Amino acid sequence: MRGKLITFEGIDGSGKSTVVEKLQKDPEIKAFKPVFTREPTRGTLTGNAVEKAIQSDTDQLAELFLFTADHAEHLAKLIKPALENGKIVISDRYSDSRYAYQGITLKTRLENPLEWIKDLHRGWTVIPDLTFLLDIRPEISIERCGKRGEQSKFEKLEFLRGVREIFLKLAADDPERFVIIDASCFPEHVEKEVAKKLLEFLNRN
Ligand SMILES: Nc1ncnc2c1ncn2[C@@H]1O[C@H](COP(=O)(O)OP(=O)(O)OP(=O)(O)O)[C@@H](O)[C@H]1O
Ligand SMILES: Cc1cn([C@H]2C[C@H](O)[C@@H](COP(=O)(O)O)O2)c(=O)[nH]c1=O
Repeated sequence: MRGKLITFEGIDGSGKSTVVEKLQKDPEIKAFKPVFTREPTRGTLTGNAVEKAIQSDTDQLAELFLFTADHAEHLAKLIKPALENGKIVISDRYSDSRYAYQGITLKTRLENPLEWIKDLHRGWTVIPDLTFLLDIRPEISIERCGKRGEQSKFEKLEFLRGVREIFLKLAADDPERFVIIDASCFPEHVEKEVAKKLLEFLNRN
């Protein structure tokens, strides 16, 4: 039987990595032996290229293709083989990040970037079975990022407002797949909520 693909999405600083780290230690989740992964991938040729691109003034269209190449590599080398082996795969960011972030970076370059980027993925990507959207106001997430001490070029208020809007639209268009989590709560609350919903999903599938 094919495995299940679960993804975490949200704007910078929404708390995805914090939650995913906690899930990795949760005994009830560990019992399902999930494979944890992320996009951009780490330590790969394509992931390294993306890392360099987002730390520099790379052309936005070139950046989209780099992220998409990394996704293709991620699918071929990890996601598809794991799913074919019946595994549960949990990815910190996935294609919805491309739809939301590049949907904004390319808004002055393409007429309808969201649909264009979705079309680019059609026919070869794997659609997640469940997606947690950690939803938060960018005012709060940017403050969190500041405390973390890193600053990515995407951590700008207006930009993240647009990204959040697209994430919420994607969730509204596909309510069966998306679970929206209020990520502005205390970490313990967010983790409890996610673990509860995730276990419900894993136990019924
Ligand atoms: N619920 C929370 N309340 C307050 N602070 C939080 C919460 N969750 C995470 N943080 C803190 O906010 C910062 C960003 O969290 P984290 O790195 O998990 O976000 P992220 O969504 O993975 O970010 P990015 O996508 O930019 O890598 C970290 O310093 C983390 O400790
Ligand atoms: C997958 C993906 C990511 N991004 C952006 C989102 C972040 O600002 C950075 C790196 O992600 P991280 O979780 O903070 O390490 O890249 C993007 O613009 N498009 C994508 O497809």
